[in-house]
Amino acid sequence: MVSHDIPSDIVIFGALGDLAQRKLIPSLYHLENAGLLCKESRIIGVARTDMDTAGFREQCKSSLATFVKAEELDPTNQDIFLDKLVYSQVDFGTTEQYQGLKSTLDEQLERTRIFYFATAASLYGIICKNLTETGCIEESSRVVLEKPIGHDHDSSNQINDEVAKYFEESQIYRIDHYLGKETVQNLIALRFANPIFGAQWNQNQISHVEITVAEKVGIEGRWGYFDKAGQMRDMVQNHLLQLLCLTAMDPPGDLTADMIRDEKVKVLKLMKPITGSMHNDHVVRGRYTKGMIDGKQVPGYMEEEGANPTSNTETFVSLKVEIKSWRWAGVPFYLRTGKRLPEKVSQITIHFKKQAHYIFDESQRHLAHNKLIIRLQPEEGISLQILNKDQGLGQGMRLRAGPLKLNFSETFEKARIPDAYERLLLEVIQGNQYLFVRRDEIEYAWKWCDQLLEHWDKENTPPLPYAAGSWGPKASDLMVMKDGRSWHEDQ
Ligand SMILES: NC(=O)C1=CN([C@@H]2O[C@H](COP(=O)(O)OP(=O)(O)OC[C@H]3O[C@@H](n4cnc5c(N)ncnc54)[C@H](OP(=O)(O)O)[C@@H]3O)[C@@H](O)[C@H]2O)C=CC1
Ligand SMILES: O=C1O[C@H](COP(=O)(O)O)[C@@H](O)[C@H](O)[C@H]1O
Repeated sequence: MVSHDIPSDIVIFGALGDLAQRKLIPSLYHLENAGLLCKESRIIGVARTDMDTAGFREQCKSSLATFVKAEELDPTNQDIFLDKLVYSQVDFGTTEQYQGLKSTLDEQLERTRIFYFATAASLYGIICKNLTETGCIEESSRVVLEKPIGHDHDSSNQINDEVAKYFEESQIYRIDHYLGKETVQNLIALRFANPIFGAQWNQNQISHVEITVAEKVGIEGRWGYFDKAGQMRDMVQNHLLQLLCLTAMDPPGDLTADMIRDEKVKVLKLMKPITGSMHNDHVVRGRYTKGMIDGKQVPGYMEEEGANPTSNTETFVSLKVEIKSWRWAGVPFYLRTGKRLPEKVSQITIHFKKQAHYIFDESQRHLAHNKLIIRLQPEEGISLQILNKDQGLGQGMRLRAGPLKLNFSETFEKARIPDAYERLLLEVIQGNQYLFVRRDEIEYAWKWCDQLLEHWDKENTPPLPYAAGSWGPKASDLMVMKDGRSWHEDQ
């Protein structure tokens, strides 16, 4: 069944919060605008603020005006969408307050109930309990959990245990919004639909892999959240490890959720822990100091509003990850992510091995390897760096590296690239779990990160400084230089 035939009640817990207003409501509008929401579906906003449905519709209308491009805001579809919105005031911790929500849900019985928890993970357990006690959950219901689920393996287990008392794993959709990005999914198509790449995807042909997720923004007034998390928990434990898994996994038997997730789990299990002396050359932890972004002076992390002078939190991590498998023996995965870097860019670069039998001018030997660059954002696309003969007379056989390029927006002109949340919401409505994270993935990811986090806690040393607007501490460059490599420069 396609999504516009599936009537659902999408209940957003935390409907007045930043995530709901900035991402979820606009994404649901885009689904409506694309004809992908069923006529009968409703979006039920739940929060503790005293408000009625008319007020909620006003609030959402104003968020659409802010977060949807004017040319994408169709007045007719916007009205149809706003008519689907209903508000229910509930204090999540108070069972009796769920009665209103229950009555709203019971007005329409023949539909899938989707409970989206866009609120703190510490509330997930109590919301599930109250939904159950008031009879809101049905066998066909689904629950969507936002990240972060816990701050380490044990706390994440606790939250997952709470939710598991009320929902089966097949009903649980754990969000990692990177899995909803167009190019991330294209990685699956690229690897498994093109034999030309599939056959090369191993230690025989690949020398190393680089995953960079760089942000220009700082912590955007989120000191309270970010200082407890740091870049390792905020970005590595989830987004970067997911990208690593999709890049490194073996071909799944088919495209079903569990086949894909089984392969991702295998990668997580095979990641070598970073222990002992490996801490010296496999990991760099940094924190931005003041610097320049887009020609403007920005404060350092410790000068941000609300800063705690004793903080040891990192805003940058780079890692050299080894995977203990035949496919990846001797092929390091270099991961790098940070705030206040010079550009917003997320990309995976596959560095192929150099030509073994080399017949060209020695001075050009450094050019002699192919790179496949998979750009997730901005300007989603794929390019393969190949070597050509430089054009013209009198040059001799000079080589020149140039890209074979596929830019999604230029090649597939008409297609609008949807926001990750649009795709993920659509998949929940359709009941497809393949873009969501299974419980064991989270557990293995946390286990791998915990060993590093515990080491940092024990050491209690401040992260290395880097100026805002630079590519992180010098030690990050040195880490790859020691292996005779450098980070891919054409960011
Ligand atoms: N913001 C973002 O970009 C992202 C957020 N997340 C995660 O999503 C979740 C929500 O984040 P965010 O939207 O930023 O948070 P906000 O603080 O902006 O919003 C929280 C929402 O939860 C509601 N709420 C909180 N406590 C209660 C309660 N006891 N009873 C009823 N309602 C309650 C608030 O209601 P009211 O408004 O009525 O007070 C509000 O609508 C968090 O887990 C966050 O980590 C994940 C990725 C990105
Ligand atoms: O989950 C998070 O992701 C954003 C970056 O997401 P992107 O889609 O803009 O690349 C990050 O800023 C935030 O700190 C983190 O919680």
